[in-house]
Formats: sequence, structure tokens, C-alpha cells
Amino acid sequence: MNIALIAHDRKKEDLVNFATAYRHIFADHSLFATGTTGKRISEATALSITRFLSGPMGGDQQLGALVAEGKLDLVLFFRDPLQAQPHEPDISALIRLCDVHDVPIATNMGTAEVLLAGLKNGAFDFRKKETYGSREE
Ligand SMILES: O=C(CO)COP(=O)(O)O
Repeated sequence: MNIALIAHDRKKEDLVNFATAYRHIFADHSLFATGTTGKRISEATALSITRFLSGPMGGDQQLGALVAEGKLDLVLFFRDPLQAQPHEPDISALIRLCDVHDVPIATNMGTAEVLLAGLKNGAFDFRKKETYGSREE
């Protein structure tokens, strides 16, 4: 599966800890991330991560483009609900595209825990069906 990892600044430590705890699972998948998040996680875990621009510079939009192209199966986005972001429209656009394309997205660690459990037990097999990620309308 192709998994995107994103965290706002005050949530980065949580995501680094999460990625460290589940390193053995993430190691079996292809990982993508916004710039600073990807740097922090790869430094902490030595996982191989394809990094895009930092979020405020367009990284959320780059990951959104992958969602639109059917190239992401799961998005783990630890958002900061207590701090306004200058690139809020980009964030909304990424979440919207996940909804458009039925891509599972966790915006907090609790949901991420559930989705990771699903990743282990085959709940993501639906992503292998041709109907997902190949919409043209
Ligand atoms: O701002 C972000 C997501 O909206 C994350 O970007 P960075 O990983 O570059 O900090």
C-alpha cells in the first residue's frame, strides 16, 4: 500500500512516535510525506520516505494530486486542531480529495490506530479493486 504521513508542527512528535511504534508495519509499505514531517520520521526511524514540499509550500497539494491519481491508499494526517494554518485551503483540499476518491484518512492518532490495525488484518484489500482510484468522471 502507498501511505502518506503528514503532521502539523505541534503534532510531529506524536507522528514520529507513532511511526516508531509501528515501524515494522510501515517498513512493508511505500511511504510518502510532506517535507518536514518526512525528514523527522526518516531521521527517527530510518524508514525510506518519498518527500514532497513542506505543507505551506504546496506539499499537501502534491499529496492531493497523488490521491486524485489513485496513487495513495491511506493518509495519516495528524492535524493541529488548536492552531490556524496559513495553508488551510490546501489542507481542506487534500481531505476533500480523500472523500472524493474514498481514500481512508486519519486526522488524529486514535483513528490512525484503528486504520493501522486494519492494514494488518486485510481491511485494505478493497483498495486493490479496480474501481478504486480509477475514476474518470
Ligand atoms: O503543513 C503540513 C501539513 O498541512 C505539514 O508540512 P511539513 O511536514 O512540511 O511540516
